[in-house]
Amino acid sequence: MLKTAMFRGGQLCSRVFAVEFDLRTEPLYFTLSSNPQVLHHAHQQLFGDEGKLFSLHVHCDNRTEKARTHAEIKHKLSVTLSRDCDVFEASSFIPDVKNSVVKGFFIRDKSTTTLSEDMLKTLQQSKSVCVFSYKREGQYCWQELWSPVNQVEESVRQYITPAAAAEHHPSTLNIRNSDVFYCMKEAYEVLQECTDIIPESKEVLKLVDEQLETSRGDGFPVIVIEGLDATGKTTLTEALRESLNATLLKSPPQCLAPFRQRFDSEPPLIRRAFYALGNYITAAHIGKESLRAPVIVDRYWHSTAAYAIATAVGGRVENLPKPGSELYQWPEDLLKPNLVLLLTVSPEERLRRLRGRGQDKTVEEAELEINQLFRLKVEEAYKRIQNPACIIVDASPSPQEVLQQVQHLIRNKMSLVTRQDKKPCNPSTHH
Ligand SMILES: Nc1ncnc2c1ncn2[C@@H]1O[C@H](COP(=O)(O)OP(=O)(O)OP(=O)(O)O)[C@@H](O)[C@H]1O
Ligand SMILES: Nc1ccn([C@@H]2O[C@H](COP(=O)(O)O)[C@@H](O)[C@H]2O)c(=O)n1
Repeated sequence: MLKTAMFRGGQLCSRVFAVEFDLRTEPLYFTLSSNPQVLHHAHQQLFGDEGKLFSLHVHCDNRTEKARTHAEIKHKLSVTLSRDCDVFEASSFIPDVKNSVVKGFFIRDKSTTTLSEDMLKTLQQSKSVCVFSYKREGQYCWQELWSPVNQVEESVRQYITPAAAAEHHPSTLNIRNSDVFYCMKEAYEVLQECTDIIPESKEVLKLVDEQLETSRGDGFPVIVIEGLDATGKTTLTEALRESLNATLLKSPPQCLAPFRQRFDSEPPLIRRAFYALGNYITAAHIGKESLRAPVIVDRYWHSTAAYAIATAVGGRVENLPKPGSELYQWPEDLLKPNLVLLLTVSPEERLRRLRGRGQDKTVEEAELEINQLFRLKVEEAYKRIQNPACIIVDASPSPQEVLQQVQHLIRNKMSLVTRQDKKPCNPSTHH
């Protein structure tokens, strides 16, 4: 079978290619046609006169292998290619068709070296990588299957044809069960598929199996505190534990701490499945603990989904799945909290707090600092999650004032008595 079979057989023409040329603007979209098409001004910038142009796409049936191959190539491209080489995220997709995205990269090599060709030659030997090259001819540009020795399997010339943006940004098409999981089984299966390559997966699955007995009856209230890093979650959750005589839990739970670094270094599919399973373990703890006292949870599903969506979606906030999208719906089988509070502070105040804390920043935190777009997308995704939606809390005042504000909210929303009232009461008896 031809390596490019997935692009052929009538599918190639219906596919749209998207190149994330400039993250602040829309991707450049194009389709392919057998007739020459004059390029638009924007497309001329990408397919302009300078440099050698290639794209490569990763396609294989095994999703964990595909995700890891994509991540490995991304790493190789970033460490190997010269400075005169631009690498853009690129994808091919069928407009508005879920799970149709094939991820890859677009390379514009203005260097005089053969580094990119050497690397592509090696990559092309893998059956899951497909490389195209692009050639210019006056105002036209065409794509063909690339071969280092000009022995292409099928040298069909397809002209670049500018295309309009689809209704749904391509990066939203594959989110379900690749970045965000909506039932435990889906996340569980991802880790099951990785047990050979990531032995820690077995230990994580064992922990999940051991925890899953609990269901939640008419217990005490469960209050989740969410927010970007350094918005004051730890400070507030500790204070709430004290004042409400509550149990404090976190997601991911402590029992997953030894595995976190390992899964953080994996591509999104595997990393997000790990955090999804963490929520189910925390849910089991909530089920037990909420029979005894109110439960405060530091991060839960809102964090898992908001960070995953914001990372998966390229470019601007407008590219996020639209409000009301099914992608913001709470998983059908995950214990729901009674109240979710989202702490927000201005970007300046957040940076002040991050610096004041003087800790090492994780890669994602560092990214947040430099990447205003990403921060905006995480916050917006938090706000779009439904059932339960979060209540926004201005966390810029002093810790004491934020605590009072939140206690007030909890009292109003939950009829929950605080420690000053001596003992916590079960809100279910007040309903
Ligand atoms: N209301 C507040 N006013 C001023 N400083 C605050 C306030 N709340 C927390 N801080 C300070 O901001 C820093 C970050 O707070 P905290 O660790 O509670 O945030 P966080 O949301 O838990 O962060 P992370 O998610 O990264 O763990 C700490 O140095 C803390 O003392
Ligand atoms: N329920 C959760 C909690 C966290 N994450 C991911 O972890 C990162 C933030 O965690 P901190 O310990 O630094 O607060 C963030 O990148 C999330 O991707 C998650 O997915 N689900």
